Amino acid sequence: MPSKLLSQAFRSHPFHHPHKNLDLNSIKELPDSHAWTSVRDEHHSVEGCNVELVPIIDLNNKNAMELIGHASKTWGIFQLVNHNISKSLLEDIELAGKRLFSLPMQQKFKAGRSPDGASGYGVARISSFFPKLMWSEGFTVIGSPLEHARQLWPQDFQNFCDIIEDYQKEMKKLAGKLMWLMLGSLGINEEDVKWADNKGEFEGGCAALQFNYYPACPDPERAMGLAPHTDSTILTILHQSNISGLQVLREGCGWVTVPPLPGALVIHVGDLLHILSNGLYTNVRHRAMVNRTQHRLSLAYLYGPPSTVKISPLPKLVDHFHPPLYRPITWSEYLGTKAKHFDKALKSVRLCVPRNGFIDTNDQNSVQVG
Ligand SMILES: C=C1C[C@]23C[C@@]1(O)CC[C@H]2[C@@]12CCC[C@@](C)(C(=O)O1)[C@H]2[C@@H]3C(=O)O
Ligand SMILES: O=C(O)CCC(=O)C(=O)O
Ligand SMILES: [Fe+2]
Repeated sequence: MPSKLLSQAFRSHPFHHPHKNLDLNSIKELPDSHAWTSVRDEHHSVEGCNVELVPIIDLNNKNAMELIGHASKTWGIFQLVNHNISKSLLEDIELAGKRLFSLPMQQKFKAGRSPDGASGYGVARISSFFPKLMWSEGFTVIGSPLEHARQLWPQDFQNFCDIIEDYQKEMKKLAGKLMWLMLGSLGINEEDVKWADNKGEFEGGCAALQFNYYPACPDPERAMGLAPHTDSTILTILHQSNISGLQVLREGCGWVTVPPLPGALVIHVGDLLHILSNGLYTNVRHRAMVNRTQHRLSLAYLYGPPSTVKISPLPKLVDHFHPPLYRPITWSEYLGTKAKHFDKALKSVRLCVPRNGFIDTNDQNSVQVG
């Protein structure tokens, strides 16, 4: 049932798919509808910043908790190795995604996301906030993919469903473990978070699986794969395969590429963990670029709390000097707010401006105070 609630988060903000029949795979010249003017000039990389590397953390390291906490504060993102997700599962799910996107357009649209729905095939929901379209296709799974898989492969849907189920199971375990390491590093334990058990595999826990596909692009300098955004999650586990494209916005540095590291998974801090941590952890702003010769596939596991639980700054992190920065909000409500306000969603739930000051990664005009 909780996944149903998550699927209903967009009811009051339907989204209509633009350019239903445009197949990016067969276009030889970038259409005006997809030509972004300032893709590369916005937030130029700063001299000396190219030495900055997104942290790489070994889950087997005895100091993993501290390292993860530090990376979550300073970057809001890190690459995770020795995560224990098997290579064959990662290969299988990547293949399943490639098989999906290589289907004919009319077949993919049979599993099209409905305007007020959350799952199925379509362009990124955030498309409606930008004047130009993105050079990508997406497929979102919430709960079981059975209904959509049947539409995609009427004779042969079971294999896809089995792989998704295995992947969701493994991701849920890893996400729970990571959440506790992230919270543990702030001194938070099970007694402090009533809705989660010690594995973070809470009853009614929610997640979405997002396949992103970026076809090779005739004019990558002027195209955008996935526009800058933060994820509305506790955390996101991204499998970005072996083609580069992911970039993160680093304060004072501009856009920094997250190079694919064989076998590594990329972990993002999302908006809800930023809220839970009362602003201590950085909800990382990121985007995906495209390239001229290679198709790129990425797969995001978007992990959140049970969709009806109110999320607010954890009491242990709040005191006279650190007042709560955000009002309580459920994941489902937050997704609705994001569908309405996009980059301003976090600001719309903010109670006060922090004394010591942090940068709201979504707020282009934010000024540090204190
Ligand atoms: C749970 C969710 C987060 C997400 C919206 C969704 O309902 C499922 C897709 C997710 C995704 C993936 C690509 C980027 C993003 C901003 C988008 O448009 O769809 C995220 C959404 C989010 O984190 O807000
Ligand atoms: O494709 C990527 O590297 C990024 C995908 C992403 O940001 C997302 O799915 O939320
Ligand atoms: Fe993202």
